[in-house]
Amino acid sequence: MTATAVPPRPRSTADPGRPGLGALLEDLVRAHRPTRALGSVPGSIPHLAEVDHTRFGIAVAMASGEVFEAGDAAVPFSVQSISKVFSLALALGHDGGSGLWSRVHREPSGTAFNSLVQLEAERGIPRNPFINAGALVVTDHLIDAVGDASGEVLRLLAAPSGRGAVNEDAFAAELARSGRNLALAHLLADLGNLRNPADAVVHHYVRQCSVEMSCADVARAGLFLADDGVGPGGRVVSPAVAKRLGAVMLTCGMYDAAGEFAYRVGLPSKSGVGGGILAIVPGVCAVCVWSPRLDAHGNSIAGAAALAELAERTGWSIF
Ligand SMILES: NC(=O)CC[C@H](N)C(=O)O
Repeated sequence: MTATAVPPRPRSTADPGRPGLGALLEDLVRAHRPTRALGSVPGSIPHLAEVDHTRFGIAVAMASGEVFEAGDAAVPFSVQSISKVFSLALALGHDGGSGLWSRVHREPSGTAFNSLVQLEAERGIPRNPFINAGALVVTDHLIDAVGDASGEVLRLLAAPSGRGAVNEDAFAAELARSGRNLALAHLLADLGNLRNPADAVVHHYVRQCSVEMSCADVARAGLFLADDGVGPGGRVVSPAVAKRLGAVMLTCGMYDAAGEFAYRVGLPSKSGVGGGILAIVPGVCAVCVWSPRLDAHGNSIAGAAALAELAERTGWSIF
């Protein structure tokens, strides 16, 4: 019997190349930079209410090393929940997922990212690592593994660019209004799914959310997710972990709008209430878009629209 070679997994080979991609990003800035303050900004993070609603940046970090940028792609913004991908990558890197996945599920939540009700009903096992309850469990896990969990997340985010820092004022302001995240942490503890003190876990979690970086630097930092676990500075996670991170991003990365976003854009993505979205084109590139005004789910209105057009015009949807 002759062995039949397994055909390679088809990947998107679409790559508009230079100058095509640069011109396309400029088009997206012209088409999607907001002129009116539509939607909202989160009330619990005062710092985010001050950001100019006309901000719009987009950057694409190619696996080949090139980075394309347009609009406000060099302006630092608050990464917020985008940081959850990086803390999950670190936590999985430390135990391969065996211990962590018994403490948090991998299903879309279908409820608000900061819901307490679902956590109570499901006896302290959060639906996924990208809702706040799940991210608190990941942070708790990471504290056990490395101690300075938020410091490690910042190091991973900043590694490719050498840039990125906690905005200390924003951190202090959000920490002072963290009643809901503290409630989630105490409920987790009460239900036996927190090992460290609730306030220490919330401290590290809010600190990693308060990191500020530009679209170009977030795209560089996220490249390992698109390139089998290897980033600009070397291997971050195994190919198997990179694949799983992409799966969780696709199903759970856009809060309870993950289904709609997969339909419109078709890329594993993670958004943050700072208005950023990190999207992955497996084998090709990482994209980061930022515009601060949010829809009712907490996703950037202009960012999601721009990613939909980018996926349409490049053929980069994974489907
Ligand atoms: N979804 C988000 O980006 C939320 C992050 C924010 N720091 C919070 O905990 O509420």
